Amino acid sequence: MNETELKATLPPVVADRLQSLRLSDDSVTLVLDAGGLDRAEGAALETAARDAIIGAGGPHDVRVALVANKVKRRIIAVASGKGGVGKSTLTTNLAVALARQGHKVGVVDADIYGPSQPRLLANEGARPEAADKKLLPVPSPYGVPVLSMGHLAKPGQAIAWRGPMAGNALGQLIEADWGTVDTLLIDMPPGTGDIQLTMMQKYRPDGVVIVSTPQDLALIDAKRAIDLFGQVDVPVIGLVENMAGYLCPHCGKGSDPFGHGGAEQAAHDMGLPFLGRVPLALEIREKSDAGTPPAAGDGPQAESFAALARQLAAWLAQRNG
Ligand SMILES: Nc1ncnc2c1ncn2[C@@H]1O[C@H](COP(=O)(O)OP(=O)(O)OP(=O)(O)O)[C@@H](O)[C@H]1O
Repeated sequence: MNETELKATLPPVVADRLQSLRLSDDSVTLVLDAGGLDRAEGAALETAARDAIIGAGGPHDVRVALVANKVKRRIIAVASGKGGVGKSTLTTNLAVALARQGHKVGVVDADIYGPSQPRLLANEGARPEAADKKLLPVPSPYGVPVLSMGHLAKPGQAIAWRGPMAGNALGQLIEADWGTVDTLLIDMPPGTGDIQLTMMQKYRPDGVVIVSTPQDLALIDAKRAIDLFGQVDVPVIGLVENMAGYLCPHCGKGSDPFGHGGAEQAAHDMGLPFLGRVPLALEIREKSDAGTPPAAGDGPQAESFAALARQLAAWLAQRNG
């Protein structure tokens, strides 16, 4: 059998991705395009090629090389000037909303001293495996793979790493085998200290989303975070106002416990885009903390995250264009 005859025996799944086939006396070498395939799909393609060659009576020594153009991956940081404003909740729901809109999204939980993504994305207790010295992100039920310090430490164990160790561990999460993921959201630790600055310099994100509540104090902190990203030339994609008005689930009356419109005004004053607001809602807290992010469901909550995801996607499209 010659090369042309052997090629003709390949099934379409293999033939469609064939870049070259070389036959020698006792072996055959195939180069296959594995672009867009994850690790398991790549392995399945390799098996299909090997089975087809051997099944057709070709040499048993089948060498398969999978080649893929490097995925152009965008890194987006989600940050806040102070803790507790809903940065982790927003990261999770934004990731889920983007995934629902067809993007290949992953989440890195950089909040090394208080990781919450494993709980929010319902894969607490899972351990990442490693291949070729790289960590493999942990899948979640929402199509968003995630890596967190919470996956590396024993459940409930406090992580008391010192700066450099924490930095190295974080590097392993960001430089993991993210496969086909094209957008990586980083849930940043709260605040504007040295850790954040060093991290920004080392793993320079393409852009940052700043989360704030409408309160004055939170906004002052948000401005500090914006300054920090300005120092390292990371563009601010825009501001999100979280916990922006409370709709009482009992009487249906709206109120503004943290004020209203503060973040939009602050964004306007600083000449930054305002991406939108997410209301303060018991459902958001309960569902997020239970590992069932509201962005995965339907209704107004899901829609507010979907709207933010569309804005982020538009920014990414413009960047990629
Ligand atoms: N829009 C919202 N409505 C109701 N509860 C919310 C909302 N956003 C966040 N929360 C709740 O507020 C708490 C703090 O949120 P979260 O952990 O996301 O904040 P954070 O800024 O990441 O905090 P940390 O600084 O600890 O990392 C959580 O219990 C979360 O469920």
